[in-house]
Amino acid sequence: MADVLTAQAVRDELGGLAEWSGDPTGISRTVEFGSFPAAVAVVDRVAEVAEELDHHPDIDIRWRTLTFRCVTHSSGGVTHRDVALARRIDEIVRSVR
Ligand SMILES: C[C@H](O)[C@H](O)[C@H]1CNC2=NC(N)=NC(=O)C2=N1
Repeated sequence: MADVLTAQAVRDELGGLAEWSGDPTGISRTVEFGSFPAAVAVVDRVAEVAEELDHHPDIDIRWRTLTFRCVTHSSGGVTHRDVALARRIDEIVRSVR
């Protein structure tokens, strides 16, 4: 099981994840797309990455706005796996904007 990052370590990692906020209980990013289908297409691409990493974000879909929350459920907090997933989500968001 991956180690939960300390509050300071999460703050340090968030320094490199400008769009994300959070603490050792979870990190999240909200992003609005041009339409509901565009948002769902992003969810589909994130699903592929999540399967590849075997690590899955919590995703809230509200019309064309998505909120991604990354936390390692089995560890009970944020781990390096969540930081890696957040970076991959950012890559996907960048690629569609
Ligand atoms: C068996 C498999 O590795 C686990 O169920 C994985 C799948 N994806 C996961 N994703 C997240 N975010 N937390 C987990 O604990 C987790 N567990």
